[in-house]
Amino acid sequence: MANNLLKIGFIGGGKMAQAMAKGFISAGIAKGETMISSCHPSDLASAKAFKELGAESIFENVPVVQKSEVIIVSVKPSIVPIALGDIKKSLSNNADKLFLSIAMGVTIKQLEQCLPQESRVIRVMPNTPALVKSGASVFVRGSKSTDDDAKITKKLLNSIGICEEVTENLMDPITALSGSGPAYIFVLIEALADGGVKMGLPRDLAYKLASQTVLGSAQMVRDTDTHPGILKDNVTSPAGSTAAGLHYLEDKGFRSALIGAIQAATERCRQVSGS
Ligand SMILES: NC(=O)C1=CN([C@@H]2O[C@H](COP(=O)(O)OP(=O)(O)OC[C@H]3O[C@@H](n4cnc5c(N)ncnc54)[C@H](O)[C@@H]3O)[C@@H](O)[C@H]2O)C=CC1
Ligand SMILES: O=C(O)[C@@H]1CCC=N1
Repeated sequence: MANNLLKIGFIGGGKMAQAMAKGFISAGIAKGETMISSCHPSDLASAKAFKELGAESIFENVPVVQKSEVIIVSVKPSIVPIALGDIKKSLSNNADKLFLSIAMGVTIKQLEQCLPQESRVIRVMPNTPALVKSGASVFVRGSKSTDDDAKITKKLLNSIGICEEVTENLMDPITALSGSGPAYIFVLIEALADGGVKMGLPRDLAYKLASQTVLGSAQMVRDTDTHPGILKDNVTSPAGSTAAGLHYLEDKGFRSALIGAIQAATERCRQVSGS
């Protein structure tokens, strides 16, 4: 083990865990050999993915906790009580461990109930662009977590993108916006490219232009401190092509569809958390 690096364990080695693990490696905050993951015995693909990173990959949860300082709970929400139940049964004292849960809709209270008393828990919502160190993450402190735990969490999450501390009542709309958001944007990129192809562009060029346009526009909103409406106006010439395109989008309810998506996804998170 590279002993100056935190030992990070993943309970659940699926898509989000792999994105974070790869992001940590590329940020230099972890190495393959400083990480370990568990997954379901049927999930050979996840096991292989972690092994390819140089990490240990096993089918039991308890050794992941025993061998790690920070444990990232990255199973589906319905599996959280089962996976943490394994730990509660076998390990009565976890006081030296920090648990970060990324599970959608699983509250701090539910997490703390699933783990031995005194467990230090932080609830996190990351997103898959963590893979390329452009993630957007938030976190909420649990009742036993310390200032140092918050510092460690910030360090980990800032290494793979941006990170904000928030209050738990914001977690569901955040999950809907930034947690699920990459999926909406991938659909947007796919659809922009499909439109380009329909109008005669080669497929490769259409994807290249669509993805760079989304990336550049996002960077302008983030870096110029200019309202997106003004940036939109700057693209839109009187009687020009953009005005024609925007009219079509408004007519089809583009804004309303996005607002509705955030509402629907928030409501789904609330259903899962039972609130
Ligand atoms: N995929 C995403 O973009 C995001 C996912 N999340 C959250 O991350 C969590 C995982 O999501 P994904 O990675 O997408 O799912 P996934 O299905 O890719 O991964 C789930 C992993 O859990 C493992 N697993 C199943 N049963 C297990 C058990 N009993 N013990 C240990 N491991 C077990 C599976 O083998 C798999 O490796 C979910 O709670 C989700 O809400 C949060 C933010 C974004
Ligand atoms: O779809 C889901 O349930 C998870 C939560 C955020 C992104 N994926």
